[in-house]
Amino acid sequence: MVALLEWWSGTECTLYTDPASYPFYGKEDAIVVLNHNFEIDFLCGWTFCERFGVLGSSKVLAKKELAYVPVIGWMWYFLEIVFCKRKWEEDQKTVVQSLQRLKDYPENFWFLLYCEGTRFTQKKHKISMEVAERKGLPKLKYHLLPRTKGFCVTVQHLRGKVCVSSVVTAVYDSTLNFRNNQTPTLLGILNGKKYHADLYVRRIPLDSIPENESECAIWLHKLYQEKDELQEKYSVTGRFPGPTLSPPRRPWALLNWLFWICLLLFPLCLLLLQLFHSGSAFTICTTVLLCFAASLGVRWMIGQTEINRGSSYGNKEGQLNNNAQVSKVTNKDSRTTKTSAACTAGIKNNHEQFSTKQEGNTQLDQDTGSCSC
Ligand SMILES: CC/C=C\C/C=C\C/C=C\C/C=C\C/C=C\C/C=C\CCC(=O)SCCNC(=O)CCNC(=O)[C@H](O)C(C)(C)COP(=O)(O)OP(=O)(O)OC[C@H]1O[C@@H](n2cnc3c(N)ncnc32)[C@H](O)[C@@H]1OP(=O)(O)O
Ligand SMILES: CCCCCCCCCCCCCCCCCC(=O)OC[C@@H](O)COP(=O)(O)O
Repeated sequence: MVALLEWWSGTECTLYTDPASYPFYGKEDAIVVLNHNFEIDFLCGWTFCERFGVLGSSKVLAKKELAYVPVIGWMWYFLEIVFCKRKWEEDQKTVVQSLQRLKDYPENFWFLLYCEGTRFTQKKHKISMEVAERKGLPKLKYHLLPRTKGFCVTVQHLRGKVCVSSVVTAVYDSTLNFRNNQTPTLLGILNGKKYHADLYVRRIPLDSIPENESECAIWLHKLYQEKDELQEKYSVTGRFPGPTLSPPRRPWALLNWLFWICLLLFPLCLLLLQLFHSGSAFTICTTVLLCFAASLGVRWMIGQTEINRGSSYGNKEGQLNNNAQVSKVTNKDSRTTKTSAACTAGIKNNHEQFSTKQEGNTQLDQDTGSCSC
């Protein structure tokens, strides 16, 4: 996939980053936070992993559905990718277990978190900004409201411990964009279309991120507000601030690709030729059918990357009603108050009435939909 992006389509990837941070890339364990707007953002992520020598140890908190994608999903399963159902009550245990396993990982790894949890669409953005408004958070223009649980638990569990081999030392706040408002697709890449990606990376030492969960959540919301400002600058100027330091593409992905082509495709073509020369109508029909099924399968896999075939996560008005918790987070004069109210289905418009200064004081009546504090 990386060879397709770099060598087949010739897509260029420019990195904007602080020169002082550059020597750390690929030499330490890190959590990567990335915006989720593009169909091939994961592919650009892999390209940077390849260039910094951590492709094999690039991890991600991925939606469970991807584990079932033939070949790629199975490969991810064996690469210890962390899967989630995007329902915190069900995910908490498995995510924590997977993070604990990552601590023993013998090589430098990058753990990618798309904190928005799903790809940006206008509808998801609108709903997510309704949530932001209800929580008293500033609206974002280019991002969905980040989901904080995954980030906070990752920061907590991958934080430095003396007895383990892997210690995450930094968060890489990364923002990806494509030049000239390009909307790249995997089909475009397969058709050899060239894109130009710009990636801005800011290295934030993990020590500077609060350990406490609610403070960490506030920190993440603030980060996304800053990311939004950065996107605004990019949309005006067409570039990110600061110097560019692009690592060059390396030949390994291409060599790997050529090796597998020679090993697999050449004998496969010979086999197909033999089958067609066999003269048996049954054999030929079966072969054609198999090829057709395989191409449908590949098309289905490509479909997994397409935003308009994306999930309905964050898309449902009803999800707002069903959310057990609505929190109002305000940060004034360095004093922080977290106001939380438990709400049931059907009382979505009344959230504001059920705020209480003390978390956990809210009683919830599932049958009547009423709250008492
Ligand atoms: C030098 C170079 C540097 C960098 C190079 C860049 C990158 C390279 C790095 C690595 C590459 C590696 C791999 C790439 C390869 C492949 C990747 C491909 C695909 C995988 C991607 C995915 O699958 S993304 C989807 C799955 N992942 C995630 O969702 C992660 C983020 N989510 C979380 O962390 C979540 O917290 C969770 C999933 C763990 C749990 O979610 P849940 O929703 O159950 O809980 P939350 O509490 O977090 O959310 C509920 C709260 O959210 C509020 N909210 C906000 N918006 C909405 C909304 N629209 N509707 C309803 N509710 C919403 C809600 O109010 C809740 O608020 P509370 O206050 O009550 O908490
Ligand atoms: C030479 C011939 C080459 C043939 C190449 C065939 C390529 C087939 C490639 C299939 C790649 C499948 C990888 C899927 C990765 C998708 C990652 C992704 O972006 O997931 C989306 C989630 O984050 C959020 O999902 P939504 O909630 O937005 O929904």
